[in-house]
Amino acid sequence: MDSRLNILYNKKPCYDIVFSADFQRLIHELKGLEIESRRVCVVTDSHVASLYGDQIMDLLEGECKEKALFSFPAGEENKTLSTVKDIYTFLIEKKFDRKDLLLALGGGVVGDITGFVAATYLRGIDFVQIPTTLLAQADSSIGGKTGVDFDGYKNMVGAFYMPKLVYMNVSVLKTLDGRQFYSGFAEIMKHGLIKDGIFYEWLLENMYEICDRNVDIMQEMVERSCKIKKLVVEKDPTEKGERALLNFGHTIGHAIEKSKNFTLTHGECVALGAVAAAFISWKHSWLSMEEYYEIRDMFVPFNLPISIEDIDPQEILKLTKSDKKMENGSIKFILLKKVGKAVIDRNVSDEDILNALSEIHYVEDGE
Ligand SMILES: O=C(O)C(=O)C[C@@H](O)[C@H](O)[C@H](O)COP(=O)(O)O
Repeated sequence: MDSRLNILYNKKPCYDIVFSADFQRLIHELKGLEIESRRVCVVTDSHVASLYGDQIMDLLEGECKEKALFSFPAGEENKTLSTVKDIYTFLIEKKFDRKDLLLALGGGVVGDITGFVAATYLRGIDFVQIPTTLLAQADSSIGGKTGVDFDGYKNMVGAFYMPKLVYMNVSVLKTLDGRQFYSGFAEIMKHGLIKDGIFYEWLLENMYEICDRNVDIMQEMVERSCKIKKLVVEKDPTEKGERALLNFGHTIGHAIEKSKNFTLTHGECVALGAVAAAFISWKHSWLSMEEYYEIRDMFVPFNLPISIEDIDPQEILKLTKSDKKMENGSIKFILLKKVGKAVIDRNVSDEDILNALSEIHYVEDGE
């Protein structure tokens, strides 16, 4: 069943999220943005282009002034300024002006890059998010964080820039590659852990239906996840304070992502970072041992790692300190006071981090 949610920005209605089980309503929604008088460029990656590129281009036929599709090679390694430059060149060649529109069709990488191009091309043109992965639907397409990685550092260059619409076809998740599906689950679980213990319990209870990808359950899960994110980003759209809670699992997660040269998915790294942060929360006596183990073990049925081989803890510690979350020389670490309530803690020591890294560092017997 189609439903929608409006996101406020500075307390005013800003954009709608439409939840649907197909792409049929997309053109109707885009008509609300007057596409008949605009050029529309679909920005996507090589993988999503082969799955949905033709379908979206067919839907646009005769509905807008002119249509174009730009596709770049899939993968986090292409979330760079070089891809941004290629998109600018394409838009200039196609004579896109400020009244035109970009559609970001794909996962988090496509959404982040397209949003960044939209924020900067001609000092800002409109864009729409059409997220096609669980991670993008439940998390990254909402809240206006856009950007690229720089020199291997995650999301180092970017802008807060709001889409005009987010259109989610939840049924695309049915055929999403398993690793990508589970990667998104890490962010959903994060939402429960930081803000909503009841949602966390619901995820525990519905674990098997989620793994079976029942469309109704997936829609409910994505909608509930988006509602949690809505509450956080509406209060603090540009991360002056509380929005940093959404970084639970990311401080160590981003460091692992970089140290492993982006060979693990973002969600896999967030799961490892979340286990480490939950471990520190237990050591601070905020979580009980049972709660810590329950959180850790909940990642397992979703094929998410809870330990990792071949890491250099000192390197991860160093990378953790070069993440964007440093402020006046201390790390803004996100910990759990209890399940459903996260806090920003600036007193996490190097020793706390190294202990947490040894908890998630898998070392074979005899090594
Ligand atoms: O929207 C946010 O705010 C988030 O922190 C969501 C995160 O899950 C997401 O990965 C985000 O891109 C990380 O933000 P960053 O500022 O740490 O790069």
